[in-house]
Amino acid sequence: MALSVEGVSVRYGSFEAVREVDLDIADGEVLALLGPSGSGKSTLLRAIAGLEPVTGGSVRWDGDDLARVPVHRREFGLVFQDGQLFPHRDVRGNIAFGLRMHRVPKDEQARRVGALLDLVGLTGYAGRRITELSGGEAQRVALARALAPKPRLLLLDEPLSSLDASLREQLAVDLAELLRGAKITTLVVTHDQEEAFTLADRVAVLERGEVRQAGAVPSVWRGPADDTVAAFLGVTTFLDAQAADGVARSALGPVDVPEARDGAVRLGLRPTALRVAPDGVAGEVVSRVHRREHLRLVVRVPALQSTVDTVDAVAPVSADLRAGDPVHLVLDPDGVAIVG
Ligand SMILES: Nc1ncnc2c1ncn2[C@@H]1O[C@H](COP(=O)(O)OP(=O)(O)OP(=O)(O)O)[C@@H](O)[C@H]1O
Repeated sequence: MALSVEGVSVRYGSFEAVREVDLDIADGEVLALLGPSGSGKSTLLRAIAGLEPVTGGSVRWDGDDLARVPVHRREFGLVFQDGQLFPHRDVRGNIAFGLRMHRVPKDEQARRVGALLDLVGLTGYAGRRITELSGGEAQRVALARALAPKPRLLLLDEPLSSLDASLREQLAVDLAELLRGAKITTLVVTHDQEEAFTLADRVAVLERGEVRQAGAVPSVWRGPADDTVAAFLGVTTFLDAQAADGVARSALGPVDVPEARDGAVRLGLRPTALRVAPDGVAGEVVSRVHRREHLRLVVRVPALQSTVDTVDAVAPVSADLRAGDPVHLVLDPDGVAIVG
């Protein structure tokens, strides 16, 4: 393992913000630390960086305990939400900062700055003032600055959350490609599940300072460990079902779940798991809101009355549905998770 976090706790006075966390990151792997606001993500990242003293446990790199290694000697690159660029230096000056500290020769500095600007999609920006950059450009420069000294671990704390939604989505895709392409070992902190799943090979879900679940992206997405993790990952309806031969049967009909073991299972449905169709389980629209890609509906389903009263569902944006309208719903396996 490149990074091993073993039993790490961090206290602020009597409050334990991080509790006995175990985490590993392999060489070249991207791990996303995901969790609601206040769950301890930034505290854990700061503890790994050496910015926050740990009150228990150890942070190791290739087996070596980093307890006595100060922040600037850990060879970790850091990017925060607001980039924290030096406003009085231009783009070149910002990116070359770490290189100057490492006494890299001038011509080599210039070559690295050029290559890093190409890498983050800002070719030709070297002479720009920081004040003349958009938010997205500034974050790209912050990333280039962090990467310049070739850190062995990149630590990103909500790197995209100060950007607007569409830019954030685009930058997340760019960043994912960059990290994979250059095989940069990375820990990224985010509260945004989509961002985490776009960027990471593995995710660890943190709740009240504890890791509730860690695993490969598809397995966590399809198999959240408990209701809390599932709800955090977008599940809005929980339903008991019986599985046999990869098909789960519930009051909403059968759905393919190849990974389910035979017997009783708990299904977690994201809104996209239930789609309006010509046939299917009957219901009545309670409310609707427009989302970017679909209409999001709350539907009362009489067949479920004994268990859950209403479910979330989706319909095409073009569907002219209103409260009171009758609809039929079918299950889409893509939105279904097996909980627990
Ligand atoms: N310096 C501090 N002193 C005391 N309590 C703190 C300090 N920093 C953070 N906390 C508390 O520790 C808990 C975890 O905070 P942290 O910033 O790690 O959460 P987070 O998951 O990163 O949240 P967010 O997504 O909102 O940034 C919170 O309850 C917070 O109020």
